Amino acid sequence: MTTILVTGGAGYIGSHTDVELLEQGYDVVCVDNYCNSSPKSLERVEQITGEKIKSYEGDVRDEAFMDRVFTENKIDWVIHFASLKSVGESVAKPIEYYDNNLNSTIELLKVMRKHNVKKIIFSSSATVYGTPKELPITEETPTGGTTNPYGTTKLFEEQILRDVHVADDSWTVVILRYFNPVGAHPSGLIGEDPKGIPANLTPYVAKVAIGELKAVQVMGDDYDTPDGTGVRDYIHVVDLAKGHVAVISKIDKPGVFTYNLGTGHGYSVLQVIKAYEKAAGHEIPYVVVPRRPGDIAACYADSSKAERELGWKAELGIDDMAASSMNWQTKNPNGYRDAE
Ligand SMILES: NC(=O)c1ccc[n+]([C@@H]2O[C@H](COP(=O)([O-])OP(=O)(O)OC[C@H]3O[C@@H](n4cnc5c(N)ncnc54)[C@H](O)[C@@H]3O)[C@@H](O)[C@H]2O)c1
Ligand SMILES: O=c1ccn([C@@H]2O[C@H](COP(=O)(O)OP(=O)(O)O[C@H]3O[C@H](CO)[C@H](O)[C@H](O)[C@H]3O)[C@@H](O)[C@H]2O)c(=O)[nH]1
Repeated sequence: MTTILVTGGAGYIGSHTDVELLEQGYDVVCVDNYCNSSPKSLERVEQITGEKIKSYEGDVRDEAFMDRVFTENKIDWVIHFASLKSVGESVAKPIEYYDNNLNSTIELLKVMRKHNVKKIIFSSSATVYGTPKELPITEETPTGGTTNPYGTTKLFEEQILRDVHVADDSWTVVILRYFNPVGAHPSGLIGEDPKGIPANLTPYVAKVAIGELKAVQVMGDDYDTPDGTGVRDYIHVVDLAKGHVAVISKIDKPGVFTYNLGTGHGYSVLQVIKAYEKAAGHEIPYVVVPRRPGDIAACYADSSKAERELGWKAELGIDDMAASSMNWQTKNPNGYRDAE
């Protein structure tokens, strides 16, 4: 039996990945301090899969706690999702972001080395490319020039991981650069549950669609894009979760492996609103407001390396993303708080 330690496994992408791992017969051990999630998500994962998750409540930066997790379980792979992830918040709280993200990764690597567990998948982000010099973005597109502390934590963490492999080439380091994860599991039992007013586009649109918020704020319609609004590579969270399973089933040798996980298609803000209107069955009001500082015009991936080497390809399109997101939002208007 292969056992996967999932840090941040109660979060949005973590919970969807737990489902895919359990459905493929892996054992899952979850570590989460629930600073941005609810243990309810793990109960829902068990409900979907009919399988059990061994879960620990604690902070990845807590050495004694993590040592206990590794002592009590024979871990084969680690998937490291645990991180703070809000771009805007990171500008206001750089110390908290550098502390949480860098120290959790460093502590995790120390405990892994101590217990001789040397296979890690790291959640990185398209944000490491800064303002991309070319589109679509390949893994060879230069990184750097990040525009906020969150992005910089991801850039630094990638470098730390590469350095660990330089020092000891028996490590398997897999860096996955996610584009824009959206949508929810088709059951409607797990999904994205942001605290307060959503900072990202799709949870905001979903809340306008159910009448909880008044109108989508389209942040800029004067970009150099077909309709003037920002273009992103939205990827269904279930496809993204499957990417992690593909890594574990395909990569069987040490090295550093970096993959973009996206669909290769860019959609504008107005196209996203249209897809949600179709899913909701009614119009969704929006207003155009000024650009958000730090935003880029367009960003989409070339994910052909993941297809070639992992046999992984995103299958679900923008309509599936919108429909599953609306399904989750309608069934859980207050997220996991409805289940508490
Ligand atoms: N959602 C996105 O748009 C996006 C895009 C690119 C990359 N990522 C990365 O993917 C990963 C997962 O993102 P998500 O959207 O699921 O976020 P999330 O906030 O839903 O999940 C992160 C989880 O980690 C936990 N956590 C944070 N710090 C911790 C710590 N020190 N110890 C223990 N648990 C801790 C949180 O409670 C949460 O459950 C993150 O590393 C994020 O930076 C996310
Ligand atoms: O209320 C909103 C929110 C966003 N947007 C626009 O919608 C697009 C997507 O914005 P998001 O905030 O949803 O996503 P970002 O592309 O800004 O960033 C997200 O994806 C990045 C990777 O591409 C990073 O991982 C980052 O952490 C994550 O928040 C952008 O054009 C933005 O200007 C709006 O018009 N209105």
